[in-house]
Amino acid sequence: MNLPVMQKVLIADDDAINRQVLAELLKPDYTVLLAKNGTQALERATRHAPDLILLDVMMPDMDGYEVLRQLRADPQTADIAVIFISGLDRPEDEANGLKMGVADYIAKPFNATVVLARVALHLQVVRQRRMLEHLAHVDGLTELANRRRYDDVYANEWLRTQRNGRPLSLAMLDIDCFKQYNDHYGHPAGDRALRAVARAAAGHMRRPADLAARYGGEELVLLMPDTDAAQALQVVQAICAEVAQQAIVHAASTAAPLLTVSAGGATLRLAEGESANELLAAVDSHLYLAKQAGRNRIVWRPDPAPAQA
Ligand SMILES: Nc1nc2c(ncn2[C@@H]2O[C@H](COP(=O)(O)OP(=O)(O)OP(=O)(O)O)[C@@H](O)[C@H]2O)c(=O)[nH]1
Repeated sequence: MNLPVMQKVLIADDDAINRQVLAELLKPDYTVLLAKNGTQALERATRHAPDLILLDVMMPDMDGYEVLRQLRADPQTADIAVIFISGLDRPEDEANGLKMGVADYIAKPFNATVVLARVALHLQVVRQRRMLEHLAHVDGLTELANRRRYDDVYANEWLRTQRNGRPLSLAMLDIDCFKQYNDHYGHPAGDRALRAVARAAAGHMRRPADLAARYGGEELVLLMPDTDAAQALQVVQAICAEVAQQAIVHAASTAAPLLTVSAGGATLRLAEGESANELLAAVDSHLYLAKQAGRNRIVWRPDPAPAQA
């Protein structure tokens, strides 16, 4: 998993001296962002997705409570860890902050060593949470997204397509005669072959919104938002070509002497009101047709216009 080397901390405080002291303290270990009021804090939080916000409670235009409320109300910033820094040091102020879901509460005047230790502790928690989230979304064998992750992303992308009217393409890839491969070469070799196919698929998911996931068993699903039929077919052809290039010998296959894949694909019929389930069913039936027709091929709908040279 690629975690950024330096975690990002946003310091939101209307007092320039406080901002400077905290920034100097944190700069050696973290990427530091600064905001001098609540509005800037919200803007920087949305734009830079910091790992932690040190948030002054008492600010003139918008106090820390309101900033926190708005952070939590926006899905993009809702999960950012926040530490309140406040001149209010009554226990009920601290309790209020903690009840609102801040990770910690530091009273002013603060002690530099304690601030550093608390920041380090909470950033460690953030790292661990990210790691767990990552593990919950990834298939252990292929390191592709798992089925759960795919289901979530597909539902969101389908909704997005309804809103923006952009094309959405979906494909399913299935290794040919994989049972025979396992029987002939053994399960560990089967696992290696599956990983090789997954690598080929992942390598061709080049746009940020593209997603290759393990759908189940030896079946992979490729989600390509904002991609029309001709472009998506090209991607799947490139993946199949790469699998062929890897030249994994499959002596027990009825399709070819090498390991091959079959694929079914479709591009959403948005104008006809096709549902997410209907698109998936179409893709599945095209995969079935590809298998029926002899395997080692792609069946796509609609038949895309020949790609531009
Ligand atoms: N090694 C390995 N095999 C798996 C894994 N997941 C599923 N399989 C095997 O994949 C095989 C799928 O068999 P079938 O559904 O009959 O498909 P197939 O033999 O590929 O036949 P066609 O798809 O019709 O070409 C089964 O033998 C499963 O045990 C896995 O993670 N590792």
